[in-house]
Amino acid sequence: MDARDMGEDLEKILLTEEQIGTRLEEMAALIDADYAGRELLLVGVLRGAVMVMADLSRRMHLPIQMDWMAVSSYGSGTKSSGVVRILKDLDNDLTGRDVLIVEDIIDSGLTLSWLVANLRSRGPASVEIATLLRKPEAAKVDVDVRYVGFDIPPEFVVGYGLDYAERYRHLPFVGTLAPHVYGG
Ligand SMILES: O=P(O)(O)OC[C@H]1O[C@H](OP(=O)(O)OP(=O)(O)O)[C@H](O)[C@@H]1O
Ligand SMILES: Nc1nc2[nH]cnc2c(=O)[nH]1
Ligand SMILES: [Mg+2]
Repeated sequence: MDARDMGEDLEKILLTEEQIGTRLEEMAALIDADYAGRELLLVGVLRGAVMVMADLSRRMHLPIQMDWMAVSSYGSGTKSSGVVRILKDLDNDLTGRDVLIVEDIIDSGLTLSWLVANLRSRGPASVEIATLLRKPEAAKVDVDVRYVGFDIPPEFVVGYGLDYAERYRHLPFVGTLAPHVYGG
């Protein structure tokens, strides 16, 4: 799959597959160092974080376990509704665990601020966040993000797990859509 397969839907590529891979390698090394000697529970936020989880975890050397949570605040549009719903809860008990939430993007920060509070209430030893992308809005919300891949401009992006109406998740890069796609 490359940019040409998107026809005229793609406006530009923001991050190439290679740039993403290089940054995930750096993030994995940081996480390995920070949690040395401990066992980490990675919590992926379905569905956007699937690619990041797969590619970040494969670059880590710590003993890890994986669990998944499905929450949704966006529906099929490009604006957060602000209402977070649990569609699938974790299978693991978090008591005493070191938890690292793995996300594709922090935009308004609403999803993560809600999720961190929810997971912290379950008695874990620690809860931190690793996200591939962060938009400027996120800085306004009180969420402490320990690992950030890239700070990006406030544009709606797709690819590498991120969808628009469920399309484009499988693109190996992150790009922006042409305005005609979403009626802009
Ligand atoms: O910081 P926020 O403004 O809350 O937005 C970030 C969240 O929005 C997207 O998920 P979405 O709810 O669209 O579901 P998906 O992961 O299944 O695509 C994205 O994957 C993040 O989880
Ligand atoms: N696809 C996509 N989903 C998001 N959810 C929050 N921000 C974004 C974004 O820029 N793109
Ligand atoms: Mg998501």
